[in-house]
Amino acid sequence: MVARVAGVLDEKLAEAIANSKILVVGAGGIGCEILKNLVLTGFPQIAIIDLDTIDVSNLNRQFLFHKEHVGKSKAQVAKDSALSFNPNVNIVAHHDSVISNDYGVSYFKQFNIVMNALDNRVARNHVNRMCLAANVPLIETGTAGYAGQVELIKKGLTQCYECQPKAPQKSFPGCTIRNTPSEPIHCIVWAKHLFNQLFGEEDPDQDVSPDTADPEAAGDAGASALTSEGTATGNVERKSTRAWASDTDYDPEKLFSKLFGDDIRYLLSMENLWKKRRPPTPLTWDNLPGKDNPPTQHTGLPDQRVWTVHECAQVFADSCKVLKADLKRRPDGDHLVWDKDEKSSMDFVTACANIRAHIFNIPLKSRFEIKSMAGNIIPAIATANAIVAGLAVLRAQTLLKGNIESCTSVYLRPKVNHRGQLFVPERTLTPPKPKCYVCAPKPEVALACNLKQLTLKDLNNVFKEGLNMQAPDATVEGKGLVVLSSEPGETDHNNEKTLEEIGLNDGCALLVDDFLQNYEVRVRLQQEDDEKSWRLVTDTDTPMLGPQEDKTNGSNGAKEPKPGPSRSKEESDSDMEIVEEDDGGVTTKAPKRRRTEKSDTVVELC
Ligand SMILES: Nc1ncnc2c1ncn2[C@@H]1O[C@H](COP(=O)(O)OP(=O)(O)OP(=O)(O)O)[C@@H](O)[C@H]1O
Ligand SMILES: [Zn+2]
Repeated sequence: MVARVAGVLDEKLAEAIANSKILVVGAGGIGCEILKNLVLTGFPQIAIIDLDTIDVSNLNRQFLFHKEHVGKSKAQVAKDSALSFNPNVNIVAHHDSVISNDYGVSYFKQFNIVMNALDNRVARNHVNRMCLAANVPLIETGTAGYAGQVELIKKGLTQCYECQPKAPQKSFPGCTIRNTPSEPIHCIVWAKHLFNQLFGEEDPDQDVSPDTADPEAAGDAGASALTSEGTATGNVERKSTRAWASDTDYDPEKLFSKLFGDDIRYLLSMENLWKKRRPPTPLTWDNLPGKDNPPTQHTGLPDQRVWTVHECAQVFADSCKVLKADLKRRPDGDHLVWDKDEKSSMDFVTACANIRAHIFNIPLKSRFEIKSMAGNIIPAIATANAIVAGLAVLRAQTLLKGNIESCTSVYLRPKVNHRGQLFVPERTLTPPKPKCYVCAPKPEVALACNLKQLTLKDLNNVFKEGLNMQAPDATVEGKGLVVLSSEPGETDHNNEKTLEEIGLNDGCALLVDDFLQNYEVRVRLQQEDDEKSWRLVTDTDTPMLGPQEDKTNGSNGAKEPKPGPSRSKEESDSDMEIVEEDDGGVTTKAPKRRRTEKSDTVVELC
């Protein structure tokens, strides 16, 4: 097959391919397809990096993997399978994260082209910066359901991955999640947070107990609860949920009574909350709806049947038992990581979300539906991945032929448009945004914050969450004074001090750099007395980046105001914002287009 393709390609291209070296980042849905295409086209030198192992759920579309490979390294198995198509290719497989010191600028420089087949912004941002630093062209790919896109990123010639603000992540106020859920997704987010509080990485921003600071409850927060049964038993005290659960040895009945009985009674005592809302109904373990009635007949798949509340409680008890045992098997201080494909984790979230939904009079959902919402899944479509991977490799060939100007972005549409097009190419390359805080010649950004309140620890978060840095170092411009060091321990003693206390004031500029990413940005401090958190302002016409509060699923996506029409992950991509021209090409006016991106659900603090 390879020989035949070699005969088809013109000589110049065949020679360029023969001398090329390609890096593929990600060996998932698109990565497997790209690797297969490269190997069959005769690309002789390929490196592939993927940090993950093969899951059963990958097998339906990641066709380089089979049942016997489950649990094995994606990169390694992808290499072995691809070699079976063409043993003459030199493939180097790395079972590793691309965000590692091992893959620095000099590593990237050895490649003619880097091809991204990733599923999260953190890694995409990182590879974007590495390719800019190494001045290597990057072909960025993505699909969302039936839609997809392929885009060339080349320093100085095109926009970079971070030139355009991303679609905002769907966010909910923390008090909605903790006190007044009104949609299934609120209960699902709460259940995922509960999982982390009990078994995962504890995060104070993921508190699941009633939020007494809810501004809506102002004044009456829990006043009458002080005399309630819950407080009498000590169950609603401000004690870590994990510590309390551990004291009860994760007794499901006690956990249930606190979470779905005492805490709900406490919420009821915040009377202001229920003046215009239907109040929740606390549950008791021994008297659960559905106990005496068998589940209704259901003809679909088991996962598509909605469980009764009684069944949910049983699943809650069973999954708690398994998760507790899993946690206990780990070394002290270690924790579980929520995974939609792990049975007990998914059972736990389904059961808890539905029990809470019942309490708040919200429709219950099937395990299947909750999995889709909790995992933020837009179904991955094998054919969309295959098409995008095919387009990506065609773009790689165009690049190797030296026709970089022809490497415009291509969009795969979910449906043919009125001109009968399924693939819509841009007419020209999209130039870099002059004030991009990543690819501008001298990147600069303003940090609006209250210097009297923002601590050094917060500043570190600003750089990591807002500027997508991995290991930031900051010095005061003109003074060279080190304010923040990525070296463990070096500036930790100042962590709790405010920026004002460490001598930073309005108008001061910091030079912030990330050695790993070869990236430096000048950050101007801007005092704002009313600012409770922080905002990064990139330039006058660019939206501001603010803090994010949830970092699940590896997506970092700083929370951004809507640049234009934006949709949540749950919404369809079928109306991608592409301005089509009469000649069949497209132009996109920043920031009209949305990248196909897996995003996460974010919870905002009240
Ligand atoms: N930092 C990283 N370094 C290397 N590989 C990464 C990194 N982040 C993500 N990946 C890989 O990128 C691939 C993306 O593929 P894909 O979108 O098909 O996701 P998946 O995890 O295989 O499937 P799904 O999320 O739909 O279950 C995954 O194999 C994932 O392991
Ligand atoms: Zn840029």
